[in-house]
Amino acid sequence: MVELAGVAKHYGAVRAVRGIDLTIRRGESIALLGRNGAGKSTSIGILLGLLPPSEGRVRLFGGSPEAAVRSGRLGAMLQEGALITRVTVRELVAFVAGTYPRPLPVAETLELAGLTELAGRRADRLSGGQAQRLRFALAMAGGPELVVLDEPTAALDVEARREFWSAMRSYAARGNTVLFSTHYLEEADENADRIVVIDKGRKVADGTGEEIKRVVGGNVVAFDLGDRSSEGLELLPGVTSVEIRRGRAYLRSADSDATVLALAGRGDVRNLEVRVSRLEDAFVALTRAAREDREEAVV
Ligand SMILES: Nc1ncnc2c1ncn2[C@@H]1O[C@H](COP(=O)(O)OP(=O)(O)OP(=O)(O)O)[C@@H](O)[C@H]1O
Repeated sequence: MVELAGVAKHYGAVRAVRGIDLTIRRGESIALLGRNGAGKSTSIGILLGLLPPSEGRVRLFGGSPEAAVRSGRLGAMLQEGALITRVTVRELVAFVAGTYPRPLPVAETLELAGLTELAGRRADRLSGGQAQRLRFALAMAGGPELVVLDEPTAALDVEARREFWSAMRSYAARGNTVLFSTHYLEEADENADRIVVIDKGRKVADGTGEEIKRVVGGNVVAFDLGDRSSEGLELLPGVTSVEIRRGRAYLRSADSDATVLALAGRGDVRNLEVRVSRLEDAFVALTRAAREDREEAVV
């Protein structure tokens, strides 16, 4: 459905995207995860045909992004984009739907976006979360098979985000394909089948949330070090890395039982805590690896 091959984008000396390969199959929900400035919006702009790549090739449905937009097979929701005022939600959705060759029925679009109750409301009298669902409805109005969303939930509160993702999942559940960017790790984990982590314009991981967590591997064993020395911690059984922050030691361990027993032997058990790796741990480790310009860790 989507194929980016060796895509790069340079703005003068700024290398916003440095050679990204990405294939998306029909029915997948994919999160593009990265910190501010990682290159997510630039990659999305290239994918949508809004920005010409400096290098590489983009194919959507086997053709150009422009052809995909014209056919209505591709819908998009970008970060900026004001809503037309003085019209109702239903009128706006109907107007946009009318510009496509094979639109979704308006009532169906409103239902998918959770806007049925608000159909008669003026578009400029919606809350931030409702307005964002309307933008999503406009992206779906043409009956696209693929929807691309650039940070769709930035600036929404928890409840509005939950409602937004529920609308997105109804759309995906019909066998449609979704690509969204976010810097919320939990959102990526909860709403995507596959997560592509981008850092400094490069893809540093590509896999399910579980696979990405596994890259980092093992559990974290943490305890208060106080003024005791951290010497030798890296040599304890199972330990693969040691980090000390504000008097607390964080040991990544491939065998946390063995690590805890060894720590008990040293008397290092103050406020001991063992926790499984979270996506956040993987994300920090992956982007740190990219920052240190180590080899790409592609899952
Ligand atoms: N038009 C431009 N001219 C020069 N540099 C740009 C331009 N657009 C983006 N950049 C730079 O390219 C890099 C990637 O930006 P991009 O907007 O793609 O990141 P992002 O991952 O979407 O970030 P955010 O999460 O903050 O939206 C950044 O360093 C940014 O400053």
